[in-house]
Amino acid sequence: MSTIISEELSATTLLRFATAGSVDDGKSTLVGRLLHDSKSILTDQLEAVERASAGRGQDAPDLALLTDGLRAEREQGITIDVAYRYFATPRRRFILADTPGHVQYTRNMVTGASTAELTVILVDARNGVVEQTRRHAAIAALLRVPHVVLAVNKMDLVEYRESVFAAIAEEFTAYASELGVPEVTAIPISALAGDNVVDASANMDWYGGPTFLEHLETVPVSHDLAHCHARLPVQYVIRPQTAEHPDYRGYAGQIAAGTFHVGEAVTVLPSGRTSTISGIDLLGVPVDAAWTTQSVTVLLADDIDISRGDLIVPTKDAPATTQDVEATVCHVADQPLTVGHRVLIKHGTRTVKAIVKDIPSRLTLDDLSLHPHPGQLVANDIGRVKIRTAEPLPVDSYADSRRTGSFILIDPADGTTLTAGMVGESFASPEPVKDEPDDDGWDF
Ligand SMILES: Nc1nc2c(ncn2[C@@H]2O[C@H](COP(=O)(O)OP(=O)(O)OP(=O)(O)O)[C@@H](O)[C@H]2O)c(=O)[nH]1
Repeated sequence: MSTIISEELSATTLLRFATAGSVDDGKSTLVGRLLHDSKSILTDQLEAVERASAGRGQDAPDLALLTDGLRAEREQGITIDVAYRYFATPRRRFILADTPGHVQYTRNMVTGASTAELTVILVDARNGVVEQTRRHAAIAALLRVPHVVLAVNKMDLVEYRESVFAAIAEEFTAYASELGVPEVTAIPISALAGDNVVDASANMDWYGGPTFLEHLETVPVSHDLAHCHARLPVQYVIRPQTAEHPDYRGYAGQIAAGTFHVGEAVTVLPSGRTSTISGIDLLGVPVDAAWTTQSVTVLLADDIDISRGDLIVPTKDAPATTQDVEATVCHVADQPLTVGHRVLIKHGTRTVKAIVKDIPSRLTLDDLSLHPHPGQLVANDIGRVKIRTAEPLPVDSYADSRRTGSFILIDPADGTTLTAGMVGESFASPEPVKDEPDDDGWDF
């Protein structure tokens, strides 16, 4: 099988998507309906739901119960509250990041959508586009989620009228395109009745588009593969030193972006040393090429010094390294982020000390206005930050590569995640200025 064909196949087998909606728009019902009608739930789960529904005197199974486990977790007050569900149809495998809809959960949507190829934004057909919908659209735009689905739910409560759907779809699409959302697919559904979720609705013959599941199964997800430069963050250096392979030295990790080929000239960052890929092992089998999300061991022609946390990149597409990172962040921790805050920045497999140098602005999602120099960011705030790192980092801009253009800030005291960041602009400094560090190692 040629590399191109197998890349396409691998790209179509898995879709990561996230859901967002206001309280009671019907997210749980939609997910339950999707799992039920696509026969993706286990029989014993369904029987449990049927028993529970019958126990409450309901005739039909209450599909929202299928996702009730998530609510229990939510009530325990877990900080970042995103539940991942895995399911599959014959055409595709899915990972769904299910995030709750309340205002205070912006951070959860950011967490869930940051790795998603597609975000489903639900609205109640009776209410149309509301403040929460606009926030969710803004977050999808910020995170550069390639595909947005507007699911106009509860169409049964507006007599399945086309005019209601068309007005909501038009208003949302106009707003989303102002934000720079590249693609919106609006689908009229009734999660409760099952219209257009898996099966086409007889109640809305005016709608000629795909059902919700058809869209999920067919939307192209090759975005990352096609557009990103190759990046391999090194997780382990493998040196078995057996009699059989005395010189074996491999660099193992999960490819974060793009494709690597045997014979390709590569650079190791931050050292800048160069070599050529002499072999790639995938699950112990030598291959000619490997791509995003595959866990591989790469062999190099030269014996150069590489350790965990280094980044292997094609020499022709090497990112600049910098100690000054400017980024858009979503603050997730309950303790605020302030100017002067000492943090750890985790980028790929590398973690280094850093200091928050400035917080130039905070973004208000409701009207997308910027507030200059807010002084601090509190939980769920989105803002711009300037960070100085103790060592040069090879960062991509998030616009070029969602994976290698993102990072998290960690509290050095207790290891909690403070902030999720997307590199907006990085200012390359080829000769990083490094003052002599103070004894405590926080002066850089
Ligand atoms: N008539 C009608 N009711 C619906 C539909 N979808 C959901 N509902 C009802 O709307 C209510 C809320 O649905 P949920 O699925 O629990 O909503 P949710 O968005 O998951 O709510 P949270 O988990 O609180 O965020 C329930 O009473 C559902 O039965 C629909 O398509 N039509």
